[in-house]
Amino acid sequence: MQYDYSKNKEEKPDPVKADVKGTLPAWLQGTLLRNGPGMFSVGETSYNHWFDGLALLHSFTFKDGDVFYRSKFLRGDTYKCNMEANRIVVSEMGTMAYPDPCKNIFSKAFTYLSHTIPDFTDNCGTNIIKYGEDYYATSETNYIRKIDHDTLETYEKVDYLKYIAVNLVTSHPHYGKDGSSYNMGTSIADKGKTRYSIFKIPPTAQDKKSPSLKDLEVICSVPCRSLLTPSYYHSFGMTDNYIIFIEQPFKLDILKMATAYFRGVNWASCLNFHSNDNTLIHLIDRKTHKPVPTKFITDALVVYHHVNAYEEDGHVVFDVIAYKDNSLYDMFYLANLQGGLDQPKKMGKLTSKPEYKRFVLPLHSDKGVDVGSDLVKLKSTTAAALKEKEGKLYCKPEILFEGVELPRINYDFNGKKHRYVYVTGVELSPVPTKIMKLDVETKQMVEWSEENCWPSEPVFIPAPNPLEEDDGVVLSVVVCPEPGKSSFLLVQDARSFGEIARASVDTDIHIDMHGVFVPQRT
Ligand SMILES: CC1=C(/C=C/C(C)=C/C=C/C(C)=C/C=O)C(C)(C)CCC1
Ligand SMILES: [Fe+2]
Repeated sequence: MQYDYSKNKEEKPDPVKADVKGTLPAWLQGTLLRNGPGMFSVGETSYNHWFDGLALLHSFTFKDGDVFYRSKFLRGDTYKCNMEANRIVVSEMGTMAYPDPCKNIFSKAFTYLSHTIPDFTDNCGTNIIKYGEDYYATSETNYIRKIDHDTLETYEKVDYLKYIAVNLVTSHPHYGKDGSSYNMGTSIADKGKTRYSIFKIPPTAQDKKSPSLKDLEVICSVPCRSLLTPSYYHSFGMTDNYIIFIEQPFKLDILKMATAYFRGVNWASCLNFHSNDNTLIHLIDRKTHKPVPTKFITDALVVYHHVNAYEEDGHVVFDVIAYKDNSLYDMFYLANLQGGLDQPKKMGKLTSKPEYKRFVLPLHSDKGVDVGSDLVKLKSTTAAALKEKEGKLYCKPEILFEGVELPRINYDFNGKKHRYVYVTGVELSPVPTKIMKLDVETKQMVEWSEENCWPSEPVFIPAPNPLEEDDGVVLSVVVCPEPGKSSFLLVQDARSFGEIARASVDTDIHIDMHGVFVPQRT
């Protein structure tokens, strides 16, 4: 059976009641809010890349034993301009659009600002993030869109640049226990000062009127290793005392970007993987706001998703999903996604499988330690950090699993030593066919799959007053392209990974990217 990645999806703004089989826990009340691309052609024009598609929000609301589904396109300026012109007029990562007649809103588009950075898209289709009490649809540009998590309505466009000099910002922030959010972005506008900035947005003040971004505080700025080629990154790690930032040799070429529009190429062509370079791992002290002076390096890699990070006996341990090259992006060109499971030869292939890697950064001094010795003192891992010279350690990760992506943990364990990770299983094709629960202690895993079913990122929701890390449920959207079979929301007991309920909806559901669970206020 085949899922048509290029097909435009329809929105279902009115709630569709799902058919629930099994028993939902009574405490499971709230909304699973998800985001992903949903429209791939407008009029006669089409996007080239799956990530480019116009953002389609969708949600599953759990209310007193019932589940309701709905979906709605994000009504950003990009969506509106495209609809008005009946063609794609705003460029996305994989598609450069010409010209841009919607001058009233995108007046600055492609006229070079004094710094040669074009105005970016507000088609925020990657994730949903929370700043203060507000939810935003996000991509990786300087624009985010506030949304209503109940109705999926689109509210105002927020420009990070009003608050901090960042042109690119991740869609994977971290959250503190007090409701603070932490995120990071790159400033590429001022070529002499290309830098990465980590910032904090404190919880919403009592007077709820001011937007939470108004209180944004810069925690630390890290200069780029090479001013004209900052690293691309998609997420970062955070422990109680440190931020972990991987400056990988998958780089954005600013000069190429400045001329891309005239050269007729997309932004993605300005991203290059330099396999002969190394990777620099930055550890930023959250108290002093300064990078730790030790230089931690490792081989060239491409990381999109951090899994978790924590401190243990004078070390910082962090887990990531890593690739040996950047073939992941290429695989998601719509031309490479034709085919489907029954025609795998037609599909693009990953030339590097995702690997779950554990890195360990020793915090103790390397003074008096011989060159070549391993400074990692943890018994539980084979990850090493070999002294190269004074203040410089070469990190060798331990590979715990392979063929896994879209990692989620019990977020209460973020920054703490975790044992369980929920992931989708991927081989060398872009189609996730299973979800898994990984046990990083025993290195065992449990799988869930069903014929012709494509599950999305599994989201863990803790039970009230949990006794164990895996006390809760795992929610995954499962798309079934087979005619006559409904797509459904799968509810698993996180402990046993067994199905406890499924909420089937009699309507088309799209494959999505990321999302959050919004608990119902009690
Ligand atoms: C528009 C735009 C970008 C968008 C990137 C996006 C949308 C990335 C999504 C990545 C995902 C979903 C990865 C999953 O693992 C860039 C290249 C940052 C810079 C140029 C403008
Ligand atoms: Fe992501």
